[in-house]
Amino acid sequence: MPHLLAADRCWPLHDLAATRRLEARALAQRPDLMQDAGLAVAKLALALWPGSGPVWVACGPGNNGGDGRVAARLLREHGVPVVLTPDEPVPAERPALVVDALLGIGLNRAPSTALAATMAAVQACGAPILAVDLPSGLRADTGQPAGAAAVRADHTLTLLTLKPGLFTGEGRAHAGQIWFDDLGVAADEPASADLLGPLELRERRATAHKGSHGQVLVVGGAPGMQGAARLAARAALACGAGRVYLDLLGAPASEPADPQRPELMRGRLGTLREAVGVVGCGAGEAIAAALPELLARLPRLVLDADALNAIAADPALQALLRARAAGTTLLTPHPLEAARLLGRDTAAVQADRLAAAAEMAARLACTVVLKGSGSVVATPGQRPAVNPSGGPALATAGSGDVLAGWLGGLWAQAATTGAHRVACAGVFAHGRAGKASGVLRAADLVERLATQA
Ligand SMILES: NC(=O)C1=CN([C@@H]2O[C@H](COP(=O)(O)OP(=O)(O)OC[C@H]3O[C@@H](n4cnc5c(N)ncnc54)[C@H](OP(=O)(O)O)[C@@H]3O)[C@@H](O)[C@H]2O)[C@@H](O)CC1
Ligand SMILES: Nc1ncnc2c1ncn2[C@@H]1O[C@H](COP(=O)(O)OP(=O)(O)O)[C@@H](O)[C@H]1O
Repeated sequence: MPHLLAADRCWPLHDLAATRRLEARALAQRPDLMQDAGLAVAKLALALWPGSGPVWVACGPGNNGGDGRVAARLLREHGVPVVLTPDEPVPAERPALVVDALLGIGLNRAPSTALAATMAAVQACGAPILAVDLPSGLRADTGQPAGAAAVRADHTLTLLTLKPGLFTGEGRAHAGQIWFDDLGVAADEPASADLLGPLELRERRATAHKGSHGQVLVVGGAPGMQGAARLAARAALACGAGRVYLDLLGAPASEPADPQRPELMRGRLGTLREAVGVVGCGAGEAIAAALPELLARLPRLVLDADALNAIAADPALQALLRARAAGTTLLTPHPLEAARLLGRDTAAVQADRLAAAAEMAARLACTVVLKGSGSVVATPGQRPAVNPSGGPALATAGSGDVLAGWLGGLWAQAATTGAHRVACAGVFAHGRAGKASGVLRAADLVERLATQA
């Protein structure tokens, strides 16, 4: 029976190539696999059917359509009225439910005019949409539409494997609630990526003191942008770092670190050689001059915002970055910052977020969190991860500063942990705290992180 994908654990993701290998092996042993796929679709459709009104099963030319046809037959056997296209005319009245079985993993080009027209009719009919395997028109590996549009489903029942494209790029906006049925086939293929779940790196022993929990130095907050650095510092503090210091660029020594957070201290690199650096939040252009020393001296670094822009613009800084020890540097670009780092435009980054993150990680020899819906964590030599937590409540100024600070705070308390694991733990917790209706102001996000921790 299909089940709703649980968010309390990690899941393996399999790309198209791995899914095809798995499917071929499974079919060799179970040639009637499509009967089970169709049965899974029919069971979920029956559960979603309101009890009256026709179910429109929109079938395509391949096996995705085959799943739909099996489901349609089984639904009819259960007494559910079904309209099956293209064999029958598209229903004139609003159906009770639509099963989108037009295109699945066999999508290999922009939808033809005829299929695009059916996809548009499915979208326009006003009924809840259950997509089979993938919303039609969405690429399984990237989560991007292959043509002008992909179906926006309310539910997706994905079969055999979980595909990366359901969880990043446009995928989360198109898939709706994700259900999974492995059809009883063991996933004997290495995962292409991990779908993240909760991961706790912190431990507070009874004998702990503040020195046990590390130090964070936030460098940023040029005049007019001090809020960004303060949000990062507050997040590091909320995460449990033992001491958090702020180097507010260009501010007089008399300026308090944060008038609303007396726990925060002013500090500078000179005396804080063991701190985790969180560098770049609201830093402006001044950060470029400070970066060589920070890159050379601080043992662990989270680089965000203006630090990333400075690095993108300066090959000498890129060389310093590459020279750092493996596992000690974490970059948190949003898609525009990533585009600058890669020397291409944002659309090219978004077209394949997993590939873009991997390329940045390889070029700069560090861990990269490519932010946005379905953040991607990439590190040379490690399996990438995709984050399913969070949502549009985070699409507001300052939430990225909070992430950078939280990552720094986490790393301060897990000094021997590599950047990849810290990033995985941090982005999941940040997204989980950021799941809300409406908009979550960044300062409130810090408080939610503190209470969920
Ligand atoms: N095998 C099994 O037992 C199982 C299969 N399963 C199910 O099978 C699905 C995969 O089936 P699939 O490989 O047949 O691919 P599918 O998504 O139906 O599309 C291929 C067809 O679409 C066409 N086409 C492609 N792009 C197009 C475009 N842009 N515009 C127009 N046409 C386009 C393409 O045409 P062609 O390129 O050949 O001209 C071909 O006819 C998978 O997602 C899952 O639902 C699972 O349930 C497990 C059990
Ligand atoms: N729609 C969304 N779904 C999930 N996460 C989101 C969404 N929009 C934004 N986020 C997250 O919010 C944060 C925004 O970071 P960023 O763009 O750097 O903001 P800022 O620079 O204003 O702090 C990132 O962690 C990003 O992944």
